[in-house]
Amino acid sequence: MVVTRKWIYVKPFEGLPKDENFKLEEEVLPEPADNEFLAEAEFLSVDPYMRPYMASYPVGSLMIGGQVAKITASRNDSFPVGSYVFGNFGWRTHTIVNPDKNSGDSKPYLLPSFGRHPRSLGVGVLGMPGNTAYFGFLELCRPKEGETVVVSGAAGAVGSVVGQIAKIKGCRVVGIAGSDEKCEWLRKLGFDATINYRKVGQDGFGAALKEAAPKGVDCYFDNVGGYISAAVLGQMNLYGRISVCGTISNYNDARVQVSDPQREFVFKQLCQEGFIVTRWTKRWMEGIVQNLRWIEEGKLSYQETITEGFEQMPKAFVSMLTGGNTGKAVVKV
Ligand SMILES: NC(=O)C1=CN([C@@H]2O[C@H](COP(=O)(O)OP(=O)(O)OC[C@H]3O[C@@H](n4cnc5c(N)ncnc54)[C@H](OP(=O)(O)O)[C@@H]3O)[C@@H](O)[C@H]2O)C=CC1
Ligand SMILES: CCCCC/C=C/C=O
Repeated sequence: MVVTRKWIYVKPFEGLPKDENFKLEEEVLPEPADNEFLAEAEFLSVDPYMRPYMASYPVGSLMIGGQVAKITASRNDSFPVGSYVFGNFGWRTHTIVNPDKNSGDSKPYLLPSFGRHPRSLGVGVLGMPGNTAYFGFLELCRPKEGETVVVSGAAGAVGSVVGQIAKIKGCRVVGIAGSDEKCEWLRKLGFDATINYRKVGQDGFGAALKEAAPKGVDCYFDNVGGYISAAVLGQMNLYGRISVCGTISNYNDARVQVSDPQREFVFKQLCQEGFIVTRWTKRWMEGIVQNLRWIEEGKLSYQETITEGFEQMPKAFVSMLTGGNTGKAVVKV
């Protein structure tokens, strides 16, 4: 008999998530039926999107999310016992999966070999966040050698990869992050300049950016929105490109008012586009293979902030939302 533990969303989020929003429950699972397999979670992801996305789920729903899991029983030849999968199974330790019943974007897939690198990268640089960086930056910013690229949320799972890809493409890269330690790590990764936005504050941000990007900004990869993005928009160059990936500065708060940016779009002929990474589902493995190749070539580094224990999922989630992670926030069961 297999008993799964699972985190249920029991109260709508208001502001930063709190203990009262979550409840840990247990459920006895049946044996896998024909075509099904049993997946035992090894690493679970905590990601910013879970905060806004849960607003469209009713209370009583399982918390959503991806995981790397081991197949421990199977009646599906394509998913043999002993292999590892990535799946959007939610915050649960064990899952009975029928891969054919998961639709399009959410289909589980066998984890490719990462060589000497840990399987946890399957929820990080070699999974959804890495692909967000790879496709969201290259396809929408279309960087050219010598251009200045600014990345907000730069020391996180997505931003740290975007900045390194920008360096691979020969750009000057400015990273914006929330602590001196994070900024130091970014400079070790090769970022040319960094801004600790918490230290310079909203009033000092424009001047700090001018110093870090004296030739203006050609590409902006936006993970945060709010006043940081308003200030970057004001320093864009002619024909600049802006890839809007996320707006974490307002996931827990009411939306902030920023001044009307439209003028910049007209007179600098800017191009801004938002995206959801699943747009590139058909090219998913291309992103993973290329990021792994860059890791193997020593051009792409990663860091993970690993929290031990499935019971710590809510804590790890809140910690990530408030800047407790450097690189990818992961929970190890
Ligand atoms: N469009 C898409 O398909 C996808 C979008 N995303 C988005 O990308 C962004 C980054 O995600 P991910 O890399 O997984 O997360 P991160 O690993 O970057 O973790 C979140 C980070 O956000 C920063 N942060 C929190 N509050 C603020 C704030 N008020 N202002 C600025 N920064 C803040 C914190 O770093 P710090 O210490 O620097 O403040 C924190 O560590 C998010 O907006 C997310 O929603 C992610 C995946 C897919
Ligand atoms: C299946 C996960 C998709 C995540 C998209 C994220 C959007 C914003 O954070």
